Amino acid sequence: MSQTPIIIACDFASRAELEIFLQPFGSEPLFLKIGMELYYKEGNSLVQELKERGYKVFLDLKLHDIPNTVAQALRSLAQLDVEYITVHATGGAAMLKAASEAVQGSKTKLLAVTVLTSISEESLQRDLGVVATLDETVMAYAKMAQDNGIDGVICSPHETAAIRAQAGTEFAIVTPGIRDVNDATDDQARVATPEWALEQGATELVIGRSITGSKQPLATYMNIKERIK
Ligand SMILES: O=c1ccn([C@@H]2O[C@H](COP(=O)(O)O)[C@@H](O)[C@H]2O)c(=O)[nH]1
Repeated sequence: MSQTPIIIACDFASRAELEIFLQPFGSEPLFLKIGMELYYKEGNSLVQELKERGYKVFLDLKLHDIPNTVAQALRSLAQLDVEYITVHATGGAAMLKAASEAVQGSKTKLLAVTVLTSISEESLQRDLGVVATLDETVMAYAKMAQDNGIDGVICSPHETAAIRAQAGTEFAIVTPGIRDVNDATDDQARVATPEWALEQGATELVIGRSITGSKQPLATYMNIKERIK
């Protein structure tokens, strides 16, 4: 099994589109992130099939509700036996604790989304009314997540070194917002290269459109994989 830290964000509209993307990769062992778009269309059967075919799966559903609702949803989702599921840290301490208790006994690890990588500090403060800085906010959410039994966080590479120093080596830090220098940033506000994210202490890198939107997805994936190994 490959040890690459790359997780491919499979933001496709359907199973058919995903299959077209996967075809050139052959038997390459991949870690696939299935998000809302594909999960809402294809459901559990797609996740189960991908697992049966040997892919590692990260189910990025970003659960955010009252503690009981999130816990019940996770009791159901944990039966899928995926590697990671996401919850929003802004659900609060009680929700995070209920979530971590709900997956006890399964192999699934929970990641708390801190501040979405599409949000800038200006937007956080102006639009969401947060008084603290973006770094302070992400650090506080990461600590709340860890204190309540969550296995790791989603943050940008820019907050990663500080979280690594605060949370220690066992805490997972998974970073989207990964772009090569010449890539379009699209809707992401806080981006960095794969190399820099890993230098900061990221455990895994979520890479979507830089690979899935590439003219040669396999070549792009292999290029990044070689560069960071
Ligand atoms: O803060 C977050 C949390 C999750 N994501 C997800 O990661 C990928 C990124 O895709 P790109 O195409 O590489 O921008 C996408 O599936 C998001 O839902 C995130 O970007 N930021």
